Amino acid sequence: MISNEARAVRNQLIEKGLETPLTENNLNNEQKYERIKGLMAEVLATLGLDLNDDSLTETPHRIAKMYTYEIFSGLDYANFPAMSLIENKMQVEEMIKVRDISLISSCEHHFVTIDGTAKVAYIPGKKIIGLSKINRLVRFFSQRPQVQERLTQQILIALQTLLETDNVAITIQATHYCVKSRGVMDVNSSTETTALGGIFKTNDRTRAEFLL
Ligand SMILES: Nc1nc2c(ncn2[C@@H]2O[C@H](COP(=O)(O)OP(=O)(O)OP(=O)(O)O)[C@@H](O)[C@H]2O)c(=O)[nH]1
Ligand SMILES: [Zn+2]
Repeated sequence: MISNEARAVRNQLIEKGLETPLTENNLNNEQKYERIKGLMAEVLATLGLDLNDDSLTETPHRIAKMYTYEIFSGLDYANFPAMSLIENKMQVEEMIKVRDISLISSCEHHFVTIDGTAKVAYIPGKKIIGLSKINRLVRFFSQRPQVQERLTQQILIALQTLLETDNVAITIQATHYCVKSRGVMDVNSSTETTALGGIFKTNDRTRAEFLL
């Protein structure tokens, strides 16, 4: 079951060309799990690993479970978090900012970890969102194969849709293990991406207050 909120967010992402590239393969989760398990057993065997070893024998199962139900669970809108949105009866007109939201995702180019934090702010119009729901939303879109730029935009569009205001901003600072543990092997660099909507884009003071 996909909630109305999840459907609205998905439609907006598709409309704006920001949905993760997906193709419908008509496999349910159980079928995905079974296929990945079989394919991962082949990968391990191809690497020359002994699948009869008691430490390795369950690895194809573990990876299939992890991909289907854990680190890529955000591909399935049935897992979109329930949102608690309330009316802005308290007439908040100033910025609400949540800092240091933990963010763990996976790089879609190499399938290794992206490890960082997000900062999210909005200026309420008619609606206020339960604070933990912002963290949950960040987590939902992180649990996909990602590039950091798209992840940042997806969170922006999702919050704009749910809060019914353009006045949302997000910044993500993250370390990419595809840069750290392989390839160029730079252990120190991190990447910062920002997506600004509404007044955060047009008003220098608002932008500066957010980036503080
Ligand atoms: N823009 C962007 N690039 C990313 C992200 N995650 C990984 N990359 C980069 O994607 C690029 C893929 O480059 P390729 O040349 O196709 O792959 P590669 O040969 O493995 O590249 P190296 O990492 O340089 O060894 C690399 O430069 C990665 O650092 C991301 O979130 N955003
Ligand atoms: Zn990568």
